[in-house]
Amino acid sequence: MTEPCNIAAALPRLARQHPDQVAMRCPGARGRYEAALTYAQLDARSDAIAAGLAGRGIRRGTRAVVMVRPTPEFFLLMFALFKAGAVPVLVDPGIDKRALKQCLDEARPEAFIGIPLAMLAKALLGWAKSASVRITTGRWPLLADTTLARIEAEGAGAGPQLAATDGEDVAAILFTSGSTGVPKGVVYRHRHFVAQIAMLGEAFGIGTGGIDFPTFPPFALFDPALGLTSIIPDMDPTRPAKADPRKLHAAIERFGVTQLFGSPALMGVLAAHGEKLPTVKRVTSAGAPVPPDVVRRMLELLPADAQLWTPYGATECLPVAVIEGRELLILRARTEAGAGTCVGRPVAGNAVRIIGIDDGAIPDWNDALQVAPGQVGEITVAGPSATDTYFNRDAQTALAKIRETLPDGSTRIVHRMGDLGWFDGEGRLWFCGRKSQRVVVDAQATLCTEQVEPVFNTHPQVLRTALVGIGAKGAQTPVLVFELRPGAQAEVAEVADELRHIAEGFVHTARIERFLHHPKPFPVDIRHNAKIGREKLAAWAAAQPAGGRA
Ligand SMILES: Nc1ncnc2c1ncn2[C@@H]1O[C@H](COP(=O)(O)OP(=O)(O)OP(=O)(O)O)[C@@H](O)[C@H]1O
Repeated sequence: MTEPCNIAAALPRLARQHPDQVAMRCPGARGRYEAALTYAQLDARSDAIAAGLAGRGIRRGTRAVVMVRPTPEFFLLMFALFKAGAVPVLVDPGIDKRALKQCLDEARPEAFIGIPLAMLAKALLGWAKSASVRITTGRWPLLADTTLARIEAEGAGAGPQLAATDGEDVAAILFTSGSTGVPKGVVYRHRHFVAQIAMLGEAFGIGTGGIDFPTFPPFALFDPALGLTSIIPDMDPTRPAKADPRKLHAAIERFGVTQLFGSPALMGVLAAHGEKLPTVKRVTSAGAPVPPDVVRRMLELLPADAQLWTPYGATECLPVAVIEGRELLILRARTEAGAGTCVGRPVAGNAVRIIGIDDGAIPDWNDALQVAPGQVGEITVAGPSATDTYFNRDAQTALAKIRETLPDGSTRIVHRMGDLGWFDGEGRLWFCGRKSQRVVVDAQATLCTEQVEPVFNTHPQVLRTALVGIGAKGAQTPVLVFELRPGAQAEVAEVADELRHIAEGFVHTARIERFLHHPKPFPVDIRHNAKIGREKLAAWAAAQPAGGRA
């Protein structure tokens, strides 16, 4: 019998093959890792929950907001929803409260499943009023119709559950992190997840039996489909920059972790801590460029045969391209001379093409949209994991999707990444920054953040820099905002002068007119703590008195 196209379809198969293999271990309230779920338990219990949910009307196509921390309940529930063919809706809990309400309302969920705090917030703040079924993971059904434990009991003994989902069926709605505006709900179909797992498995050579340490919880959902054991880190997943490296190391050592995923901020934490990671064979980091010093340090901490990958992608389309840390370091000098950050070669199955920069919608693909080889433009992707729409956001969908008619008459969707980049002669893609964050000085000069900032990040006293534009696009004043390393001894005015001197060394950076010291750490995104909030910094820079040298 062929399996339905469903991310949960691998689970019953793996449960049959390796019933006693641990699927996941969670740290629990005191970080003791008492709770473990085997593949057999994850499969049987998610069956029971799926059957219980069906009894409450949550079945194929039902949208259900899930606000549960990465505990066993979260994974059981997610797999139950996938098995039921229901559509979990996930929003980053760390986002601004108004944006959160907007996302939850926009998703028009029929069910709301949350921890007691989320149930309270729902009641107080009027979240997701459309949800007629309310389930809590708490012990008592406070502000809810029932508890998850009761749902599981109601479905006990119902046997295997797996909806006959089609690849086109909606599998989940995952909101972007909203680093450049209000988060958008990305519609994932089952075929997107299935393709993503195959692409990740192949790109990184992931085989069954590895021990994974996913510091970004939704990624842990891929582990059971890849036959891995997940060790859920003892940290606040919304604050990777604040994770305690000793706790991370303790778990990595205790369970013999072989691979880990973390944002560049988490890499920074591990690199600064400086303890070897002898069991780890594969590290992946995405969300923003990983600073070269962090890549170098991480490679020193890993065994000689380990690999450090920085996949490039977005909520809408992942993975797009990949590069390994050693190649990245070889290309460092080019990054520091203004080429951008190399994100590697496209993953098999993706057609990655660069089109001319345009802020408007492009309804139909046309080969003439492409720029000449080697030129910077917007990165587009057509491929099995490129999603085709945002939920309930037609305007955003129109701005991000292009319909392409292929020679055989069939059509496909081309996703616009909203990122700028170019291809080198060896087929490697270079990331130059977000399209919306480019600085357009005049008709001749457009500056890309990722081609400017690394040039200045070479200054020994500087931790980070951000290129921002003041004024209307087309007549913007380019400003370089800089953050000093903690404990830096330098005079701010002196550093600004030195940055000005560096700027004169390159044609593109010579256009920068002002260098401003930002006295506090830069604002960063809530998901990865790594993307610089350049919109906020631009507003801050515009409010600084002109004429000051720094
Ligand atoms: N390896 C990488 N190197 C550089 N930048 C990366 C890498 N991986 C991802 N990115 C950046 O992260 C973006 C995707 O981020 P994500 O999907 O988390 O949400 P977001 O795009 O920040 O949210 P929003 O669209 O709401 O602003 C990519 O478009 C790219 O700009």
